[in-house]
Amino acid sequence: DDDTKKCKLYLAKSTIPNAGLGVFTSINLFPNDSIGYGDPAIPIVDMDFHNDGSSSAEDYHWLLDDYNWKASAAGYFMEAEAEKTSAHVSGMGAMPNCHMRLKNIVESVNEYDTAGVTRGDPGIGAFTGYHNRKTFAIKPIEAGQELFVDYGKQWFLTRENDMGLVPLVESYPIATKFLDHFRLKDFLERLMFSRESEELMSDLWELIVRFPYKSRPQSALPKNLNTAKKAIERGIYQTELWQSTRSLDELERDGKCLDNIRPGNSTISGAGRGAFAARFLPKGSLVAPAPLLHVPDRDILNMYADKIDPFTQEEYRDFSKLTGRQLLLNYCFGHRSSSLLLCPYGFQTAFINHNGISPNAKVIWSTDSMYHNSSFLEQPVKHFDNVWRPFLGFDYVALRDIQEGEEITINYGAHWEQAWTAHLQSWVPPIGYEKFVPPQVLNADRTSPLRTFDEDETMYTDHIDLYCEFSNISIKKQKSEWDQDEFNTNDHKVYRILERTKNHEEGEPDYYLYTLDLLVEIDGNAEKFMLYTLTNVPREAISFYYKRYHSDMFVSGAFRHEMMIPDDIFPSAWKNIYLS
Ligand SMILES: C[S@@+](CC[C@H](N)C(=O)[O-])C[C@H]1O[C@@H](n2cnc3c(N)ncnc32)[C@H](O)[C@@H]1O
Repeated sequence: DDDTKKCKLYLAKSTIPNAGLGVFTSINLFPNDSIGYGDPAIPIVDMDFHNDGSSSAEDYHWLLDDYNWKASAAGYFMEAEAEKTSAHVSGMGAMPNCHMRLKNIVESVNEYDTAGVTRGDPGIGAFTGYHNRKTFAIKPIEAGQELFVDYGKQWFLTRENDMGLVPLVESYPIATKFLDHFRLKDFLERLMFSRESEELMSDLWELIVRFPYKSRPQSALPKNLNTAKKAIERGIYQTELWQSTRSLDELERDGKCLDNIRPGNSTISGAGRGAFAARFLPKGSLVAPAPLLHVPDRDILNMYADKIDPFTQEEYRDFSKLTGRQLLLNYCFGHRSSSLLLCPYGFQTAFINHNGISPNAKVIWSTDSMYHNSSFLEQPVKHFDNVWRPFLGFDYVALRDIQEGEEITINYGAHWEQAWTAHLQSWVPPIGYEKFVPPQVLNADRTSPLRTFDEDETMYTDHIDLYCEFSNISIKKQKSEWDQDEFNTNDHKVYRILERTKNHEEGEPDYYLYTLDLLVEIDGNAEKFMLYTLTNVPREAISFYYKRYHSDMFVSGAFRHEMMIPDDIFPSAWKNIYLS
């Protein structure tokens, strides 16, 4: 019982200077312990293409770039969604800071399913099917410690201008050597007894760490004499570990509980997943905090048709043909009078659904300046163009007592509800939806025979591509039918399944081997292919993927609408447009 009462995960001020908020555990964790609940991931597709830009930082304001993951890190074939896909993983995928040396957690990859909503349902494509990206401890973590992930070295190398010289893993041995080399320990011991010398030493230390020759090892050095002493006694690592911890009192007092809500299939028909109270939440109490990422110009989420330039053969966007909007829109808040969108990345808050009649929660601006800088409510939208960090925060608060297990809902606003009602009336299921089998289902079935091209010319549906994945199994020895030099054992697209043969081994169930025509790139050129025939391919080497722009979220007419910032908290300074 105590277990459900006690908050195990907090959002609080990071222990990394100037890094904003951080995530802390209030219980001891052991390697492989799962932390909190699985995160959803929202695919973001071809942002540069749809914005006619080459880089978000220069051509359009896209703060989410700093918070998104590579599609492959989110998993379940997300790379196949579009040409260039990234994953917005709210919650543990966006909140913990990175510390290359103290990293103590890792996230798994997403699963995909649409919570019982099918292609014939009006809710399809309106929410993400990617969910349950779990977080695990990779080492013992003591209660009170900040949780750190590894964003990868590249993240820091490409952000040197903004972030300065953040120490990398290899910076620490150099910094440690530096401490040893100067025999600072002996030095300090000798100076210990004289107060004056201590001051001198302190000044000297500051001179060393602030010396204007900046390097990454230098920034790995302890920042003041006191911590330098600790580092000499116990090593830099132990010292940093000690510095990255907050007391449980501090967390309870200044932190905000992150694990009050957990995901589950919504009780609302067609809504997908929802958020449920993980413990009793009294009226007026915090349900969950949600830091907000700002998108100053909502139009950057528009998606356009592509056209091919007949002369250069290059693809470009056709401005005149709006084909839809990024799915992210459904996870952001906006207002009819403003181009500004605010996208929460709270833990599990993305799952909170709409109830227009009797919601049990609502959003308010966070009252704590650590989580919300209220001066931004007085700034015009164009001010946000130069703001490259989140400064605003919502609190989801309980409007009445909420029992453990109850679904959390807020009122998304009248505009949202009108749009949803209109969507239900106009919704037409896509052609062939009854026969549609998602690739996840096809991939899960390893025993049923796959149809050959002669049996089914459409290769399952027009939505799906097959790939032969050499990484899945060692079938390299079977590639003797072609020129060894030209063929590579990367994954290849299957042009067609030519033949299927049934095999049987004593005491084993029947299994099938396939003859495939593969499309093999020539000289790594994505435009030029050759056809190769590969025989005796086992089922394990064949995977199904959505064709680009054909997954659930691209279903024609899929619902798109932002949630509404309630009128009573919408700042008039943000009025810059009027959407009818
Ligand atoms: C912020 S998300 C909420 C989480 C979402 N249900 C999921 O599974 O990820 C907003 C989307 O959830 C769905 N949704 C929320 N409330 C709903 C409701 N009352 N009825 C139908 N769909 C709802 C809509 O697809 C909406 O665009």
